[in-house]
Amino acid sequence: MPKQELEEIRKKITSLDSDLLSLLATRQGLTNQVAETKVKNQIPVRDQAREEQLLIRLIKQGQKAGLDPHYVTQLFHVIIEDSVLNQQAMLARWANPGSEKPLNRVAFLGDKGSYSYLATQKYFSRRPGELLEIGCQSFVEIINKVESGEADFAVLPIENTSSGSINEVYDQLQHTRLSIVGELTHPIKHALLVSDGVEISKIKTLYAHPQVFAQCSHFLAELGNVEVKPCDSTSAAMIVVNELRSGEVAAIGSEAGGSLYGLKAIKSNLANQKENHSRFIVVASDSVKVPLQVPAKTTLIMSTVQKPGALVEALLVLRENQINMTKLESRPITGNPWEEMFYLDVEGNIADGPMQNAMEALRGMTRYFKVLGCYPIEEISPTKIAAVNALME
Ligand SMILES: C=C(O[C@@H]1C=C(C(=O)O)C=C[C@H]1O)C(=O)O
Repeated sequence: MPKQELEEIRKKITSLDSDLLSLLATRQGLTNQVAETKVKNQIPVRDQAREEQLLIRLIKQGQKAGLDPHYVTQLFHVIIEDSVLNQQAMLARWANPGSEKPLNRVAFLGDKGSYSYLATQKYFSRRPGELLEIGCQSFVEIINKVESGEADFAVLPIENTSSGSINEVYDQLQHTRLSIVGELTHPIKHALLVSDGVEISKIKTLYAHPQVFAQCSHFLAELGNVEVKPCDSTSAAMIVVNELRSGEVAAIGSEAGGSLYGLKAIKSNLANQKENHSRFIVVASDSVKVPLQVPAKTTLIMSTVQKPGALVEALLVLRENQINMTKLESRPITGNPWEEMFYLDVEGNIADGPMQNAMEALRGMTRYFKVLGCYPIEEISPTKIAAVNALME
């Protein structure tokens, strides 16, 4: 009987999938042991030469077994990324004894379903302790929650690959005494979310966060005569659409978020740019120590003296110390028209010699200088195997 035959094969697949999970868990245990030896012997967490060897061997072995090299590469990129992030998180915990808490109270923008909510879930899934989510309606409220001690952490979006920097967050950082303790990037996949049975041609009103409208401007132009209504967050938009129960309204947000409110995605990939990611920062009352074996990023803010070339001179300090700058942003200083505060992201650990030298020099030549935080770089760029195509031949 065909149905019975199908059941039999599926039973085997189910059992095999369980074995795969057990093997992955065993691999994770071994990579955690590797982390311990790296701490003892002061070895960097990432070893791309080892990753390259491993990938080449697996691609060849996979080919013999009839598996596509790209499939094998993608699969192991995910496995290695997870292993490196886990090791980094372990090392960070050991470098900051006493920082582990049974409960992490985290403030973020919106409610369940917002992109900040999804980013919060992702960041804390790798950290011990239970998560208490504190949804907020504005960036000021989020920062206040941590400053007042009602929350331990805040998760704030800082930039997006389509719409650029989030100025309001940069402006808040000028005034806070909190430190940046972490970062993460999260894919932003905008979908058109509606109640059951609603058709795209019937939509008259669209709810979303203003940043989302900016990121989906091409789609909005295509859609034509639809009224757009800004909301405080993507989850606020989902809540409105869910409550209105109308055949003429839709929200833009993530499919995963929409499903929490019973909304369906009738169109996906709405952003102008295909690669749409947001970078979030995690802030807390106390700064963290980043172990030297973990790649670190430091965020600095400074205002230069008002003379020609002052910013160039400050940047030359970075070059002299061979420090790579990954971002430079400027924002007006409130109350001082035409004066700018510069935000710099640089690769490096504040405990490192060259960073110490650079910071001392910058302190001496700027009007205002502050370290906003030093934190592990969370983005693990996959080790590329230039020879994948050659291996396929
Ligand atoms: C596990 C290790 O750490 C990292 C993770 C790897 C992996 O998951 O296979 C390989 C190399 C390192 O970048 C290791 O060094 O062996």
